[in-house]
Amino acid sequence: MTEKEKQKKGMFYQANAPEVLKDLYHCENECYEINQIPPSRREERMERLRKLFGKAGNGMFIVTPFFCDYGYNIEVGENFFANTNCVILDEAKVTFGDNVFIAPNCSFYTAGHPLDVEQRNKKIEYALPIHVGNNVWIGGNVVVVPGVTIGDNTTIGAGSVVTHDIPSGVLAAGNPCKVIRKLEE
Ligand SMILES: CC(=O)SCCNC(=O)CCNC(=O)[C@H](O)C(C)(C)COP(=O)(O)OP(=O)(O)OC[C@H]1O[C@@H](n2cnc3c(N)ncnc32)[C@H](O)[C@@H]1OP(=O)(O)O
Repeated sequence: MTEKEKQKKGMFYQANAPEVLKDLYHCENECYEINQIPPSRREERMERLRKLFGKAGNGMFIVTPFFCDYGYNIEVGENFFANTNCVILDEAKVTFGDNVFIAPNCSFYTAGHPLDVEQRNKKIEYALPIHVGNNVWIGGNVVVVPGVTIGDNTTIGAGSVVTHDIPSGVLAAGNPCKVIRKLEE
């Protein structure tokens, strides 16, 4: 099995394998160029991001700087808005539903490393998908870790670290992020 195949299956893989680095370097360059496009050429910026992403719905707007690792693993629904400094480490799929609002400095990390020091130092990595539902507002400085799903119609408070799945229709916040109250019955 190739390292890329292992990555797709959520298994441990060599993060420094040439086949893994090739796409990463391509995307790094794309992000660099996109982040140089001035606000007066917003349409051009959005067009470049649309081409980079696996899927991009109508009404997508992303404030730069924006960073991701592959781009093609990101799928975005209608009316997606991400404020400045959004970081998506999309070694696995990261999917957003419709009407998702993301505040500044939010991070979505599908990638992780073993806690075992010897393995980690051999550049072993794994990646688990992240899913964000429809009509979700994510406050500023939120971190979402590998494998998490956030349900529809939910708000995540500023500064949260989302370590477990969060259900639909709730306000959740904190580190670790926990449900504070239901927003709908
Ligand atoms: C695209 C863009 O979004 S750009 C705009 C960027 N803006 C932001 O990021 C702001 C995000 N806003 C927040 O995080 C706010 O705190 C909100 C929206 C979650 C507050 O919602 P409210 O319904 O007003 O909640 P309320 O203030 O009543 O708080 C309820 C409880 O949750 C706690 N709480 C609220 N927000 C947070 C938070 N971010 N982290 C931890 N606890 C929180 C409160 O302290 C309170 O606890 P208590 O009952 O023990 O006092």
